[in-house]
Amino acid sequence: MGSEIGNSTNAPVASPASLLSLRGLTRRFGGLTAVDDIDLDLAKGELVSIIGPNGAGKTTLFNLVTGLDRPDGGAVRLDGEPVTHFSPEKLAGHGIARTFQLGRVFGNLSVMENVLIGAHTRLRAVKPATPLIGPLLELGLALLRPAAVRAEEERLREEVRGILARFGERLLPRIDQPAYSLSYANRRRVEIARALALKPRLLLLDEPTAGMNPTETTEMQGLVAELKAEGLTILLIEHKLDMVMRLSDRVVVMDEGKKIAEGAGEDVRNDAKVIEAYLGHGLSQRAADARETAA
Ligand SMILES: Nc1ncnc2c1ncn2[C@@H]1O[C@H](COP(=O)(O)OP(=O)(O)OP(=O)(O)O)[C@@H](O)[C@H]1O
Repeated sequence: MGSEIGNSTNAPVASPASLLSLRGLTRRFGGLTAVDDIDLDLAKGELVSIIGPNGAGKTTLFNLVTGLDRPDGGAVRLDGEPVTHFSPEKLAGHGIARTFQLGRVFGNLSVMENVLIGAHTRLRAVKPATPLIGPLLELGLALLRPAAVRAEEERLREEVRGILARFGERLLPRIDQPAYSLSYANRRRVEIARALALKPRLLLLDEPTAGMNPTETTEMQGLVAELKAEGLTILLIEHKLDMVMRLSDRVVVMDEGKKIAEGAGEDVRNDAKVIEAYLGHGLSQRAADARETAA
């Protein structure tokens, strides 16, 4: 377990105010423990960043929280409810949304369609109240109630336009263009828009500014700051430490699967173990920046 910097509480059980609570989360790949006994609490409205050298286990941790991978040990709770082995779809239904390090959009779908996918978990008119009845009834309802479905879809399209407006003129003018025709940065924005369309309670952002230039990075930082100001709870993986320092309520440092430090940004930045972990992996901030610029 990592040291707590400027924070003496490290409770063994989930605090009642936690939206997300991880206890002893562990994932092994053969002889490698990619995530090693991680405890983490995220209070509602908090923005916590996870930093650490390449291969530290950050993305694997995200995969465990979002159901893309199954832990070998430990527990995940969302708002006090155990959700450890839930599927990604079920977790999305519970309000967990994420973006991916390398960006994942459907190239042949338009910007609008890509973002609508995020809203799908919230469709009411075509969704039966009991999940047991499943997709067949969903289809039946869609056929029987086209007016309600159309009305709901139009409402969602309006919502999507509102979400896209958050990105200024980056996406709105391209709303009907296929995602494959977009720039890399715009594809990443579409992915974030899709995550927002889910109206998440918890948003996990995996290197949202990877491959972005300084102007684009500043814009993305502004958007994340806005989301935080609106009360969204955010878990952020980011290599750009300046951004991490500006945005985070708390920073967690991972190295070789373990949490090696946790606390306020500046304290963590100056922590001897953290400096050693970065230098030990040959990854100074300058090297990280160079990597991002080159991406
Ligand atoms: N599916 C897998 N099978 C085997 N090993 C894996 C798998 N996924 C991740 N790993 C290994 O687990 C370790 C942690 O990887 P992970 O991608 O979580 O690190 P990271 O901190 O996100 O790194 P980066 O900053 O480079 O994205 C690495 O050594 C990686 O090679």
